[in-house]
Amino acid sequence: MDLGAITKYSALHAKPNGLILQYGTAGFRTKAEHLDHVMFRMGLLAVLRSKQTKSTIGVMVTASHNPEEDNGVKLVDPLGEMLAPSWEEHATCLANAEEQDMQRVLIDISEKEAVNLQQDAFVVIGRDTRPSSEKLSQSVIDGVTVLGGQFHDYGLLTTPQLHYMVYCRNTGGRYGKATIEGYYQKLSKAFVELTKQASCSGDEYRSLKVDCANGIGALKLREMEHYFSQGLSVQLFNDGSKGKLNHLCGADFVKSHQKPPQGMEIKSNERCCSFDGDADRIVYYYHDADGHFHLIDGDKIATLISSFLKELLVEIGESLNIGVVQTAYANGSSTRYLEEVMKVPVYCTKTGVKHLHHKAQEFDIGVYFEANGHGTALFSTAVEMKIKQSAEQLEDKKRKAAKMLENIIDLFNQAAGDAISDMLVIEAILALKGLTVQQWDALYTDLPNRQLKVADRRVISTTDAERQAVTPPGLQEAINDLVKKYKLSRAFVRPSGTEDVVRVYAEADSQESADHLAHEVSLAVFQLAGGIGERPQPGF
Ligand SMILES: CC(=O)N[C@H]1[C@@H](OP(=O)(O)O)O[C@H](CO)[C@@H](O)[C@@H]1O
Ligand SMILES: [Mg+2]
Repeated sequence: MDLGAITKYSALHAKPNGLILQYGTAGFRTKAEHLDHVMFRMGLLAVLRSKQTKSTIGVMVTASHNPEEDNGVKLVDPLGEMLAPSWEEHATCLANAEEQDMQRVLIDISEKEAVNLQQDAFVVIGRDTRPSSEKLSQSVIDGVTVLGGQFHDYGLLTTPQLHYMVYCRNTGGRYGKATIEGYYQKLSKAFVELTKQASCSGDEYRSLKVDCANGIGALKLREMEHYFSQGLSVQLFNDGSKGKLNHLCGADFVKSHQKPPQGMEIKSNERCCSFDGDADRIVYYYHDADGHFHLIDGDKIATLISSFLKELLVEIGESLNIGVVQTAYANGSSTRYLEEVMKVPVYCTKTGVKHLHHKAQEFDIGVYFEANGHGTALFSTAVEMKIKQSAEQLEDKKRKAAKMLENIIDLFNQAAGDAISDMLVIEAILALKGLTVQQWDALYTDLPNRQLKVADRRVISTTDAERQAVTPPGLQEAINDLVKKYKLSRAFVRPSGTEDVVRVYAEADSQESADHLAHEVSLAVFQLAGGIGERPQPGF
């Protein structure tokens, strides 16, 4: 380690005095102008992690659904997964070290993690379309270079595409080719094969309206659309040509406001979907004949996918264990439907895809989705091999189902939740099952729900996959009493990992009740958590 060079270059990416940041649910996120030093230092850290794991490490520059002025960075571990928790702590230490302590912190991390500094390092970098992203990714490159690491800058990529690249590079190409072409070809081939098997009946030419949140998803979907145009025609909205990133559009806006994005004309019963700013989340929606808006969120996506996979397994005659992983935000109706009607085991983890991903790895087939539309399905290596064999050996009908499953496996991005891949999976399933968006929506009816934000997140701690508040004292009892006042109700609070707020969630038998309950819980938080910030007002 050339400590002299590190000190010299670090001074060119100086940390603003007194700024403390935390590697949160999805890496570092804050105003872009405060992030130059973090980017440089994450370049350094990626090199250390690469040396330690003897693998390629990814660095993604994005702040996903946050406003355009924000930015962020996260590291991607060897199998395309989120960074290991012990390294998240190193990331926080390194990002917050004062200039004079940088050398010591780097040496500390290297010693603690037994990093062989002679080992080669390779880092791949991707970025979203924010105006600040190009310069910030150059700061990552500066950090990588000064520690002697090699790098490949993919430039503009969706977050899941970068996860895919890392996974491909560390599995000797078995997962796919680590190029943007390779990604498009792998997914499109699987999709076209699948849709060929759908029984077409004249008007079956499928089209879909896609709100791209004015983000990277628009660029990449446009590049990709001609690869799969045989099976699906997409019409892009909020493609970044005029609007601001994530402003009044995108998956986060649609899910949290429970209304359609601006800039998209929706005719009744048309199938529409929204990506978020870095294209790792997707939600679907439509207007019914009476003009009512219907949201189809991550829970219903997980239900569609797991029921389809289960049906295929029955046809093939394989009894593999399927599990669905959700968070506390999953609508109560979805959990009930999965457990009681579909008879699929459901597990609840803390918020943040890394928690869901790890739980899903415990099954032969693990389907995980956050209610906001971030998720995918994971297949164990043994399952993949078994299905490949079945697709060659079984007799006709079973072989067809095994072939379908083989293609579906290829169509999922098993490194991370991926809006483009999930969209193609959903479109393929709807086509194969001959389902309309309304029929899909009718699987179960969501319980009305409401999410609110209040201060002060520092005093809130939780347990039981964030469903019970431990501190401040008395808060959980207060929530329990409030919940008892409403039918089919549930409520919980947790500190956000990406914003400086406490998130409040409530559901009940009517929208009015869910709104009241959410407001009352907000007031309880406000009173018991020190009365910081504005007193929550009723009305939304
Ligand atoms: C309620 C909600 O949607 N929370 C989101 C949000 O996390 P918070 O910790 O709630 O701020 O951002 C995360 C990263 O994108 C995402 O994984 C998570 O689901
Ligand atoms: Mg995102």
